[in-house]
Amino acid sequence: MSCFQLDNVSYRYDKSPVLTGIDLRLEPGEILGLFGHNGAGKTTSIKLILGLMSPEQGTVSVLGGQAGDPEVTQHIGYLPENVMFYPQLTGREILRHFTRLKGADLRQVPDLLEQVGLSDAMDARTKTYSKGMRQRLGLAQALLGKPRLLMLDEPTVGLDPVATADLYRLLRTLRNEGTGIVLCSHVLPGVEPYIDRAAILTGGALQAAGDLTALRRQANMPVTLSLEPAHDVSALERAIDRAGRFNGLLVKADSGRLRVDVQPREKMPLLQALFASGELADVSIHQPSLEDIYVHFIGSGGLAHRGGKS
Ligand SMILES: Nc1ncnc2c1ncn2[C@@H]1O[C@H](COP(=O)(O)OP(=O)(O)OP(=O)(O)O)[C@@H](O)[C@H]1O
Repeated sequence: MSCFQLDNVSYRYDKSPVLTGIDLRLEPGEILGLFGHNGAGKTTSIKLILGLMSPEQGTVSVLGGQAGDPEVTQHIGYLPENVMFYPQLTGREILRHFTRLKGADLRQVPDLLEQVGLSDAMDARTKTYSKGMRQRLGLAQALLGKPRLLMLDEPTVGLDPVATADLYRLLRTLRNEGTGIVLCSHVLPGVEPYIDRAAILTGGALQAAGDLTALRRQANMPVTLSLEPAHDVSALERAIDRAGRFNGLLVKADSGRLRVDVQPREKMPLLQALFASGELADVSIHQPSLEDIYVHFIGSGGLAHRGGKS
């Protein structure tokens, strides 16, 4: 059973559409990165999955049931983008309060606070918490009752790099235990090793979705080869020229090596020609990163939309 499935979903708050024809699903034991610029529609997608709103068109099914059904909602954990807590209450008191609201077992509270690194601060009032500590308390709240679907909206905002890495490791553990996780973010650095699939939203439409290999194939972006000459750079450059059909390649000399951008389909033929020439001593291959792929799909039009709908 999928954690959620959106089929041809569209939504509008007022006149202009915010989401158009979205098809997206999440399976148990999978981490999906939902990426898009400010105002792309990430939070709106989450709200539809939570059943806080109904789609104008299409269907949203969640954990085999209907979005918004209390039977379904009790198995969802949600960390909103901006977490706010009663400032006079301690972390422990707040988490106990949410535990009662969710009808979950109060005995899990100290463990959860420890899991998010708040065991030393659990009896301090949250008005003394840093932004990162409030974010961790929000995460503990989202983890109450061991949700089968966990949705996190910008979870790394306010976290330092160590806390961010801790969060990603915790998510990986939960994923390995079968939780389906959605990570909404416009912060891409560092996230690539921790997600199984990425979905890229822009202008309310899904531009691309898949694992990194599928996204790379879909983007068909150049691969950068860093070539170490067997003899000297100019001999290697001539060998590239002799390979003839690769004329027009972008070749740059860089610290005694040559950097060459090639289309993915040209990579192996060029390398074979260079190995045969005897002029190539070593090669390293740089695939486009998640950030490169994101920028490719978002494009300059997407960047112009940063900051939301105008
Ligand atoms: N309650 C609302 N009423 C009207 N328009 C809204 C409402 N909430 C969001 N919008 C608009 O819908 C679009 C999508 O917003 P959404 O919050 O889903 O984007 P997002 O991708 O989560 O952005 P961010 O990264 O800035 O949080 C934006 O243009 C936003 O201005």
